[in-house]
Amino acid sequence: MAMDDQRIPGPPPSMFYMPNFVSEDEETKLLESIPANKWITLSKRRLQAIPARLTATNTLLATDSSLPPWLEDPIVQRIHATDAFDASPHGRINHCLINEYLAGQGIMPHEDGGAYHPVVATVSLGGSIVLDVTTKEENNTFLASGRQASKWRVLQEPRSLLITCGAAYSDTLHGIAEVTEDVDLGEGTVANWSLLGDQETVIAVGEKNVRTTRISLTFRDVKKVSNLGAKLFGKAKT
Ligand SMILES: O=C(O)CCC(=O)C(=O)O
Ligand SMILES: [Fe+2]
Repeated sequence: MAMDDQRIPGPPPSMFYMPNFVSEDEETKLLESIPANKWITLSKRRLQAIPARLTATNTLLATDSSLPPWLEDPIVQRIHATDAFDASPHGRINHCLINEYLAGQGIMPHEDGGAYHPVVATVSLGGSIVLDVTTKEENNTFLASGRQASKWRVLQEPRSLLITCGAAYSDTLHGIAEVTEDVDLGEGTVANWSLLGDQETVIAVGEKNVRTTRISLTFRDVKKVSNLGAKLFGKAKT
């Protein structure tokens, strides 16, 4: 699957946006499959990691190199078909972080850092949300409204895929404002406007997005993996 046509104009040229990456049926099944009892609640959102959170040394302890079937098929397989992970250390995704944001919740500007191969694939489910992307120098600039000056705004629609790699991964910060509405959304303000699946709805409601619960699945290749099975039971002698 070629992603060249999905390149977002504006940010460092290594962010790609694809609307309708999963179908509505797939979205429903995915939302139903997220384990209900594994959430870790933070003050501004809740999250869970599959198969596990990284250790203090950024190591993934895993018994299996693949993710659970409900994530492998269709999502992981479909992301692999974009070639985005071809050059990663394991040549595949081995980790999924799930974040849930209620209306008004967000995440502080940050970078994902060195624990991962520098490619992240994000699938959005539920409501739409604006991801603010800034260069590292720009990060501490605030507008008179108190909102973070954002160099690029990426509108993530439900069922969309966003791939961030290259300079966009290494030279920018990303965050989500803690607002109940994303306002002033249009051709001049949304970096991926031309790639959206449904511009009409945004225009129809007054160039804004009223936040509802949004769940993101972020897929990565964790560089350091320790095979828990081999450690516990002894490496098979071959
Ligand atoms: O929810 C998102 O789209 C962003 C999540 C994020 O930045 C992260 O988990 O590192
Ligand atoms: Fe992040």
